[in-house]
Amino acid sequence: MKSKGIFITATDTGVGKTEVAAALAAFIKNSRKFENVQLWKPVQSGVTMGDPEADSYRLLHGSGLDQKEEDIATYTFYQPLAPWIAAEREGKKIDYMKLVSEGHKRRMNSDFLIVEGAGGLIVPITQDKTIANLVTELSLPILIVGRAGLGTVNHTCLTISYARKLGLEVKGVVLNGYEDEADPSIEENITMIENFTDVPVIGKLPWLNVNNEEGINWELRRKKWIKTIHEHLDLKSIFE
Ligand SMILES: Nc1ncnc2c1ncn2[C@@H]1O[C@H](COP(=O)(O)OP(=O)(O)OP(=O)(O)O)[C@@H](O)[C@H]1O
Ligand SMILES: C[C@H](N)[C@@H](CCCCCC(=O)O)NC(=O)O
Ligand SMILES: [Mg+2]
Repeated sequence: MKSKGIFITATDTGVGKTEVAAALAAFIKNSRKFENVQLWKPVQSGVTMGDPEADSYRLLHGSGLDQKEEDIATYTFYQPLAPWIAAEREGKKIDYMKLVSEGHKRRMNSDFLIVEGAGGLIVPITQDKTIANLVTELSLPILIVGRAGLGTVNHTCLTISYARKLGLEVKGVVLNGYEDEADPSIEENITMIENFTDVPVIGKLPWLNVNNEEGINWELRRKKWIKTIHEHLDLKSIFE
């Protein structure tokens, strides 16, 4: 039987998918809701494997899951470009169908699979396939990470509109990274997004001061994220 799971996409690159994916995995592991939680980043670019900046590294340590970093990311390309072009520039091609069958296999071999895209939905994996196409093939519902502040209404509504055009199931939106608890614009953004899309904003996440100069204390970081997820996100719909 296929596992439950979620595909984490965003309104842009650098919005917080890796933070949210790792934190969600840590939260689920901690809650023991599902026995075998797994993370997958089909393609990462702009990094090398083992680089502390790499999504594969941050997903591994941010979640505390019992996976190998090499198992978390299938393709890794050095140039900070969309996967299709990052691969081309290394003289390589991404085997899209390999990703599709790997995704199905990963769903069979886990109880809850969290997949992180690269950038947003219309980011090319090959000349004719995008992240959105991969989501469709895997039949996973999506969670959209958007920025918390000004500009997010347009980006989030456009992403939802495209997802719906493709028939994707949109479970919710997370608005990430607000700095001022009292900033009224965040609540107004939630009202506007829900009004125009009928997709629930399942929560907003503060900017956490979790990186320091002496290096990251991953255990402490995970604890902080688990508490933050518990306090700020309503995850019911994600687990249904
Ligand atoms: N709520 C937060 N608190 C503190 N730091 C955050 C938060 N959200 C994101 N960041 C930081 O912002 C940067 C960008 O976030 P992240 O790497 O998660 O984005 P992304 O959507 O995964 O990008 P990509 O498209 O490259 O995968 C990272 O340095 C991350 O640690
Ligand atoms: C290099 C980035 N960090 C990201 C790829 C982002 C591509 C964005 C393309 C675009 O929308 O213009 N790679 C990744 O998530 O692994
Ligand atoms: Mg990322």
